[in-house]
Amino acid sequence: MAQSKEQRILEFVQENAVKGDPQSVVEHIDKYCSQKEWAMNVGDEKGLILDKVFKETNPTTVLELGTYCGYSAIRMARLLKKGSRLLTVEMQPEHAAVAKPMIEFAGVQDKVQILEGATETIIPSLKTKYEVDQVDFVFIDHFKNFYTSDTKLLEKCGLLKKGSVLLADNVVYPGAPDFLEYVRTSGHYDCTNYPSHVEYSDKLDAMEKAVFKGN
Ligand SMILES: O=c1[nH]cnc2c(O)c(F)c(-c3ccc(F)cc3)cc12
Ligand SMILES: [Mg+2]
Repeated sequence: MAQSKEQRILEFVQENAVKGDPQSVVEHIDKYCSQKEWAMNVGDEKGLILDKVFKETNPTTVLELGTYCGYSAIRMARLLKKGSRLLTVEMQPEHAAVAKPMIEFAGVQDKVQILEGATETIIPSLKTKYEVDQVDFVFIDHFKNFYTSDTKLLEKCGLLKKGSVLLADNVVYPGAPDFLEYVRTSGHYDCTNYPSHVEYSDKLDAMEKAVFKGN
C-alpha cells in the first residue's frame, strides 16, 4: 500500500521533531506542510488565534470536531492546565490512525482522547459514555456542512453552558455561511470574527468565535 500524505507527515515528525515536545511537533508539521506538501492543519497563522482564544478561555473540558493529523489537538493540549482534558472526534479511520501516534509522539496522550466516529452519533454519547458534564471550549474544524447541525446538537444535548466558547475554522474558505448566519442571528451567541488566511497560503479565510449566552 502506498504511503499517504498524512503518513508522510507523521514520518517527518517522528524523524525530525523532539519526542515528547508538543511545540516541536507543531513546528515540524508546519515546516513539512508549508515546504513539502500542503495539508489542512489549522496552521501557524490561525494557530496563533487559536492559542489566544484558548488562553483567554482557560478551559477544563475541551472538545474538538475534526482531528485530522492531530495538529490542533496537540497545539491545544500543550496549553491545557493540569487535570484538564481534550476529546477530539475524527470520522475518518485513516486520519485517526495517524493522529494517534502523532499525539503519542508529542507526549500529550494522557490529556487527549481520540473518539473515532461521526460527530452526530458521538456528541449525544458524551455525557453518558465519556462522562462529560459540559464543555468549556469547542474547536470546530471538520466538514463545513456539519458545523450548524453539530452546534445545534451540542445545545440540545445540554453540553454548552453560559460562557462556553465555540471557535470555528474556515468560515470564509471553504466557508460555512449557514453556521455564520445561525450563530450571528440566533440570539444565543456573542460572535467575533478573526480574519486570517488559509493555512500555508495567501487565500483569505477567517475564524469565528461564538460565546454561548446560556439557555
Ligand atoms: O475539509 C476541511 N476540513 C477542515 N479544515 C479545512 C481547512 O482548514 C482547509 F483549509 C480546507 C481547504 C481545502 C481546499 C482548499 F483549496 C482550501 C482549503 C479544507 C478543510
Ligand atoms: Mg480547517
